[in-house]
Amino acid sequence: MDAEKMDENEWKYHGEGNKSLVVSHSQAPEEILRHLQNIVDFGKHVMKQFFGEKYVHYGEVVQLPLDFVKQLCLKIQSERPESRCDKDLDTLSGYAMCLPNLTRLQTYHFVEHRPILCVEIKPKCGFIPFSSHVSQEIKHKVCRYCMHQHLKVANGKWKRLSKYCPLDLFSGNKQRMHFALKSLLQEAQNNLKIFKNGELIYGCKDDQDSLSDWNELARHLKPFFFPANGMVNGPYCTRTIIKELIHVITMTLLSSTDACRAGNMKTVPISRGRSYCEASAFSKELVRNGKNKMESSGLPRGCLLYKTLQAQMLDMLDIEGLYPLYNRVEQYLEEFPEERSTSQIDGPYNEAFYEKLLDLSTEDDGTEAFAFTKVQQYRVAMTAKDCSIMISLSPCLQDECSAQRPVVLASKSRFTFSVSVLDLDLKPYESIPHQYKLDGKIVNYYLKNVQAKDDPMMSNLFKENEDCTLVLHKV
Ligand SMILES: O=P(O)(O)O[C@H]1[C@H](OP(=O)(O)O)[C@@H](OP(=O)(O)O)[C@H](OP(=O)(O)O)[C@@H](OP(=O)(O)O)[C@H]1OP(=O)(O)O
Ligand SMILES: Nc1ncnc2c1ncn2[C@@H]1O[C@H](COP(=O)(O)OP(=O)(O)O)[C@@H](O)[C@H]1O
Repeated sequence: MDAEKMDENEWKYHGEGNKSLVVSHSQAPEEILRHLQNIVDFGKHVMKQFFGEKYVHYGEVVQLPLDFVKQLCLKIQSERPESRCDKDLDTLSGYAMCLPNLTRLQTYHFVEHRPILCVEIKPKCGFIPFSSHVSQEIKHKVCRYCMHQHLKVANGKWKRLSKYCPLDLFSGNKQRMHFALKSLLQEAQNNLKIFKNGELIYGCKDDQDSLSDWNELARHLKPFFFPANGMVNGPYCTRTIIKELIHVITMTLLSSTDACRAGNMKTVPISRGRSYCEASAFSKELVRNGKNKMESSGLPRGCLLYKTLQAQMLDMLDIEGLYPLYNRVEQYLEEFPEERSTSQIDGPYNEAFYEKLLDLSTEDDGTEAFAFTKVQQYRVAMTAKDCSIMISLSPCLQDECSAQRPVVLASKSRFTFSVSVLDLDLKPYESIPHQYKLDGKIVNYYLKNVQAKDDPMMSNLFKENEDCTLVLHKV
C-alpha cells in the first residue's frame, strides 16, 4: 500500500466482528477534487443551458488550509441538524466549492445596509407522468409529491400531511399558485425556508413539532411590507402581511428575465399529461364548490419555473420505463467495462454531454446508445426535481428603479429582486435502482392506505381481518 496512505488520520473505524476490525480509507483527495469539479462543470455546461446564466451560479473549486477546515467543522458542529450529524465532513482534502451567497442579491449591486429577505422553495416534481410505461393508473391521476406525503408521515419523517401540491405551483394560474404558497407557509417541511439578512427565520426546522407561527413571521416581515408602520399588530395585520408575501413570491416566480436555449430549445410539450393532481387540496376544494375546471394558465417561457419543469420532463418514460434501459446499460458495462469512461456516466459533464441530452425521442431502437441517452436524461430530470429556487428581495425606492433592474410591487412597498436555482449536482447513476424501489413503495402504500379508504369499492378489497366474499356478477 502506498506510503502516503499510512496516515492514521485518513482511516476511520467502520465496525468489527468476532475476529476482525474494519477500518476504511477516506476518499482520496483527487477523487474529491474530481467530484467537485464535476459539479461545477455540470452547472457550467449543462444546467446553465437549461436555466440560463442569470439563474445558475456554479461557483469554483478552491483548496482551503486543513487547519481552517478542521476549526470550521468544530465551530459549526453544534448548529447542524441532529438528523444530519451521522454524515462526516471531509476534513482531509481541503477541497471545497466556493459559491456566491444566494441569500444576497445576485444580479445587481445591492444597496449596502439595506435589509434582504430571501425565500427558498424546493418545488419538487411539477408534472404527472404521461408515459405509457406507467403500470398503475393512480400515477396518471395523483402526483408523486402528494402520494409520497402519506408514506413520509407513516415513516415519521413529518408529523402532518402538507396541502402543497407542486402542480398548483407549476400551473402558472395565480389562484392555484397562491394556494400552493399558502400551503407551504402552513407546513414548510423541507420545501420552504425564509431568511432575513442571511439568517433562517422560518421553515425547515429540525423540530417537526413546531407549528407554523405566522404571527412571529409577520413581525419579521412587517418592516419590509409596511415600512411606514401604518399597520397595527394583530390577526388582520398577520393575514395581510402573509398575503403580501404570497403575492410578491408569485410575481417573482413568474418573472422572466433571460432568454436562453431553454427558452428556445426543442422542448417537451408541457401540455402532456394531466395539468392537475386529484389529491391536491385545491382541486378538492374546487369540486366541493361545484366547479370542476382547473385553470392552468401556463408558465411564461422565460421564467425559472418553466425552465425547471422542462428539465424535469426529460423524465419522459417514468422510472418504470427507464429501469429496463438502466439494466441494458448495466449488462453492457459488465461486458465492456472500459466503455464506462467513454459513456460519460462519471463525467466529464461538458458540452458534448449536454448535446447528447437533446435527443428527445422515446422510440426504443434496442440499442445501448438509446439506453445511455435515456439514463443520462433521467439523471438530469431527477436533479431538477430536487433542486431549490432562491428568491432574494430588497426594498428599493421609487427613484432607484430602472428599466434593467427587475422590480416587484407590493401594496405599500417595492422590491428589487433576484431569482436563482441551487443544488444542481447531477444525481448519481447508482441511485436509479433506489428510485425504482422507492417509486413502488410510495404507490403501493398509497393504494393500500389512502385510495382504499377514499374509494368504498376499493375499501372492500383491502378491508383487513373481515370475512368478505367478493361476488363476481356475470355481465
Ligand atoms: O430523489 P432524490 O435522489 O433526489 O432523493 C432526494 C429526496 O427526494 P425523494 O425522497 O423525493 O426521492 C429528498 O427527500 P424529499 O422527498 O425532498 O423530502 C431528499 O431531501 P431531504 O429530505 O432534504 O434529505 C434529498 O436529499 P438532499 O436534498 O440531497 O439532501 C434526496 O435524498 P437523497 O437521495 O437521500 O440525498
Ligand atoms: N449558494 C448558496 N447560498 C446560500 N445558501 C445556500 C447556498 N447553497 C446552499 N445553500 C443552503 O444550504 C442548503 C443545503 O444546500 P444543498 O446544496 O441543497 O445541499 P444538499 O445537496 O445536500 O441538499 C440549501 O437548502 C440552502 O438553504
